[in-house]
Amino acid sequence: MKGVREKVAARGLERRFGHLLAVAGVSFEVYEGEVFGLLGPNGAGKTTLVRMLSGVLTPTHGDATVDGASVVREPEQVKARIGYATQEASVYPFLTVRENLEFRAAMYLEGPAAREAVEDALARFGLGGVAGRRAGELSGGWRQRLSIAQAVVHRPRVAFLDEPTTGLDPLARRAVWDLVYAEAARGMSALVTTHYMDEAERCHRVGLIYRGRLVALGTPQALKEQVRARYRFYRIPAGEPGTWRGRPGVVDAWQRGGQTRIVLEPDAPAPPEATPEDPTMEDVFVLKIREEDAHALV
Ligand SMILES: Nc1ncnc2c1ncn2[C@@H]1O[C@H](COP(=O)(O)OP(=O)(O)OP(=O)(O)O)[C@@H](O)[C@H]1O
Repeated sequence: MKGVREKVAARGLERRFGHLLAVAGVSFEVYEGEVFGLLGPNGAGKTTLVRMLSGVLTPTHGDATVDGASVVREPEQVKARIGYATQEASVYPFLTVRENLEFRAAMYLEGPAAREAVEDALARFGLGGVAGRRAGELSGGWRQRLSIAQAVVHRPRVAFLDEPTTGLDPLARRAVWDLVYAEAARGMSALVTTHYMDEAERCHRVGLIYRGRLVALGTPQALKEQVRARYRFYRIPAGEPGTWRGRPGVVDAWQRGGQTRIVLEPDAPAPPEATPEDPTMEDVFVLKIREEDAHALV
């Protein structure tokens, strides 16, 4: 269950690369046992933010505490306390599953404690049956399972998982989420980056990052309520989205399975053939980004 203690507290985190402001003053918390989703389009700044929170990239401004340690003043402490599964494969293909886990456990633990951690991770992640297989022979889903097992083999209280399900089929993705929730149930806090809208729905809370700024933050339900308060959503049995776009009061229109989905301004009259619908996380994503772009043009 979600606790109340902050395990991650970012305060005005900023990172510049030359003239590029990759992360622009981001503040938020992740609580004990919480699964926090960081959502955003390509290049939004998710990985840069996670790298700062992991103590591997120094912020150009601001600070964050992660399991009590400051990423600016105590980055080594942060690295020792967290689990981090990067986007790049951190699994060694020529080592077996067990050897990969042993290698990672040895970075944090010694002797019997390391051996125990490896056995425990094999069991928790259902990897016992493939312990002797070379990691390079595993399917994508199993390799990702190993990658997460490695990241949390030392039982950190905070884990950063950067796009853990990219490229996996729906069943493998579901398995990864079950494992993340099993760790969270033991009290671990997880910050998970994703592009997938259905995955955002699985998180306790979601932060939407765009052009380096946190443009929305809340439970999936609360974010959907925010857009419901500002727009209206309809489905039209047939039709061509292009004929709706640009009409007065129409915010957006797109094709969906032979039907047209339209988003209207609150005071625009609904067409007679339209059926009201609930907003989705995709609506949140598209509309929040559209609002940001509109502000940027002003
Ligand atoms: N080391 C670096 N030097 C220069 N620019 C960088 C560096 N790392 C990231 N950037 C830039 O910072 C911006 C944010 O990149 P980042 O990788 O954090 O985005 P992202 O949201 O993780 O994207 P994706 O979803 O594609 O992984 C991009 O414009 C990227 O080109």
